[in-house]
Amino acid sequence: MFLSIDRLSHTYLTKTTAVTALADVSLSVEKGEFVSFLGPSGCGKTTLLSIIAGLIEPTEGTVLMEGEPLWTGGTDARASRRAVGYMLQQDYLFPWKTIEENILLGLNITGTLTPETKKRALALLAEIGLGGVESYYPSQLSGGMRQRAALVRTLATDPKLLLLDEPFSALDQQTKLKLEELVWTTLQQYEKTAILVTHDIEEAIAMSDRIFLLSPRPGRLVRTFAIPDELRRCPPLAARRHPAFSPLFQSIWKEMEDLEAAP
Ligand SMILES: Nc1ncnc2c1ncn2[C@@H]1O[C@H](COP(=O)(O)OP(=O)(O)OP(=O)(O)O)[C@@H](O)[C@H]1O
Repeated sequence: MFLSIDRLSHTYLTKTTAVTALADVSLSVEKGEFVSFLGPSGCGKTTLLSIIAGLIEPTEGTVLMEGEPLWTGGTDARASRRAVGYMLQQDYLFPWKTIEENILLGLNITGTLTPETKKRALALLAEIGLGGVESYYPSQLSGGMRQRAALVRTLATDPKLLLLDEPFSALDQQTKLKLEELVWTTLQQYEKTAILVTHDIEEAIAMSDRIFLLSPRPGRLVRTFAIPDELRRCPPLAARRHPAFSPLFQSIWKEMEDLEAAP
């Protein structure tokens, strides 16, 4: 098992309040799988991702990555931070750096910039249709192009796990669909394990092998949906047109409505 999460809970403590963001979440992700955390705003999706990324130490529970505990009694989780690549809603490209400098940033920071890794990153940039923009600055690119550059920066360090925190939500519909297709195809090609955080049911179905549905705060795992093989094998655009898509959408929609209506 690539990632095992067991009885994870997290409470944020401030001077005056205690906010329980996650309660008793257990799940696992296999190597090469693409899973989504789906749930309404505030259900703890980002908290869960931040724990997996080694950025927040959970109040309770364990997370094992390839059998190694991420958090053990106060030790930090540097190993996980090295193994994980993040792609967020905002591209966080540095505006004063060129696209080439931006995509090589992770390699520079981790001390893994070599002629080979640089060549690989530039080849990936060309592969996703951005060959020729190496010397441009982010402000000279469209939002979709910037997110594609962010994807290359994320993949350049060859992370074991990709954490995608609503990376498509700030884009217009057409750009979003194209980028979903590109991310899905690229991750398949490189056989990457990925976790997507989203509140978009269609996106979760189109991209994932499995969907973990979380309840409103505190986030609990209420249901796991395994995407049927015939949908799972389709790239996102084809999956959206598949006859099995709509019935699955309806049943997840219903489940989310029931959750939100629950007292
Ligand atoms: N640093 C913090 N201190 C206190 N409470 C926090 C902190 N970060 C998050 N929370 C609270 O924990 C809960 C879960 O937040 P989280 O950002 O993980 O949810 P989410 O599902 O990702 O939400 P969204 O979809 O809106 O981004 C929310 O009620 C939020 O207000």
